[in-house]
Amino acid sequence: MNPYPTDHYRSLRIALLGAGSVGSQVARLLLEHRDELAARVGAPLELVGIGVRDVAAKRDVELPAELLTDDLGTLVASADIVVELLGGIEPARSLLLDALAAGADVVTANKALIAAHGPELFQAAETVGAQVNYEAAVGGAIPIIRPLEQSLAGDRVMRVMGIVNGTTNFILDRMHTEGSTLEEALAVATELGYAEADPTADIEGFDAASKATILASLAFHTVVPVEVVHRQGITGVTDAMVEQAERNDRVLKLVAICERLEGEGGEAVSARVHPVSLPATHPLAAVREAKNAIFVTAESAGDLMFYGAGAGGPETASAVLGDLVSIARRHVLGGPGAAASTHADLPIAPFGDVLARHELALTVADRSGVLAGVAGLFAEHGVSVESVRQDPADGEASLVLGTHTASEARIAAVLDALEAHPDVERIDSVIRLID
Ligand SMILES: NC(=O)c1ccc[n+]([C@@H]2O[C@H](COP(=O)([O-])OP(=O)(O)OC[C@H]3O[C@@H](n4cnc5c(N)ncnc54)[C@H](O)[C@@H]3O)[C@@H](O)[C@H]2O)c1
Ligand SMILES: N[C@@H](CCO)C(=O)O
Ligand code: NA
Repeated sequence: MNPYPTDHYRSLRIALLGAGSVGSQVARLLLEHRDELAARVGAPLELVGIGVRDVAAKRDVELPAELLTDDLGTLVASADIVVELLGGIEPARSLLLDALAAGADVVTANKALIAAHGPELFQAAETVGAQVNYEAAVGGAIPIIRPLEQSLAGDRVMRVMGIVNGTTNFILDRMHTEGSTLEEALAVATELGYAEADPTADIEGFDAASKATILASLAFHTVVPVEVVHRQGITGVTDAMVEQAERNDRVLKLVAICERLEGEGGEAVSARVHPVSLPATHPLAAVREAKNAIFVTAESAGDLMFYGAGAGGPETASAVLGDLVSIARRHVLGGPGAAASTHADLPIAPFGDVLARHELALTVADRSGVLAGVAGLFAEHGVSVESVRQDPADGEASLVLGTHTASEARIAAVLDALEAHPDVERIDSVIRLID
């Protein structure tokens, strides 16, 4: 007996766009696991073409030459399902809009595109009853889109916090454990296929901000444009900050935080990306190398944690294949897929309303009265100081001040006042503390 009874349904035509770190792995898995995937779907998944820039280019993963084409437009027009793994906005956006207009479904790992043009793509899909799946866009292999979109659809998500960029986590981890420089660690992360084509997207926090947009939009049923995500990358993280964190049994991590805030005007939502200093015992501190972890706090479910490979070719291909099988089954079985919703339409809180504890390292003149003057600036702006440490050295002193919880607006005002203070030689670092 045929163990794969798929004859009753015609093949589904799959067009793959891009054969880089992720695309080449998706192609390999589609071809190697053809029979098993057909059994799961109930129909064969036929890879009809792979869109590349240069069909003659040398590749790490060998792909059948007859499938390669540089005519992506024609390839898209022939497909039931288009898998986009090019990255970037154009031509990915136009190709996917063309695919959707023709009634094809779409799978993508492109968080930059979903963050910037998700609503446009979802609308185009809804118009024709097609689907856009993007599990690989956040947390790579980790299931996080589907849990937010479906598993938690009946709950009220309060907060999502996580390490969502593998490259910067890898870099910070290497800075802590091996004393590597940012540049050295980035070169290794690029070699391992974690970094974006332009790694500025990783180290300046753009990639994490795209992911924060996607997470916040799903969690709060509200379009949270990427432009409103407060973003700070890791280029300002210095060896001294790493050492300072280690002296206090802490670890520096780049995190994305999405949460509901209760402001004067009622409920609002906030999404932001910046480095934080975490106690070494915090669960996120244990997230090493290029791994990702996302904490979700929901009203009824409580705390949930999702952990795993946030980057890497084969790992990310796993999520892409999962999306593909899910969409393909819908073709075979019929029925609409689950879609994201934006009905709540909550206001976006200004970054200044966000509350956090901060640790500031300053170099000040080593004279009597300086500490009192500096402390006075905090009091003047309503920021309460929790701890002070002073290390004298050659006429100047290094001051490390920890604050109680204060709004970002108040901290910004303190920083301005410190900049202008004659006894403050420089502000060496500012880091937000997480308990
Ligand atoms: N690498 C990862 O770990 C990872 C994880 C999650 C999501 N993603 C996302 O997956 C997508 C692909 O990432 P990647 O790491 O495989 O990138 P990559 O740079 O390795 O591969 C992209 C490929 O697309 C090709 N390409 C780009 N524009 C093209 C065009 N106009 N015509 C033909 N080919 C074109 C490039 O030549 C390259 O081979 C991106 O959106 C990325 O953000 C990557
Ligand atoms: N460049 C991304 C790939 C995964 O989205 C990262 O380092 O996390
Ligand atoms: Na994922």
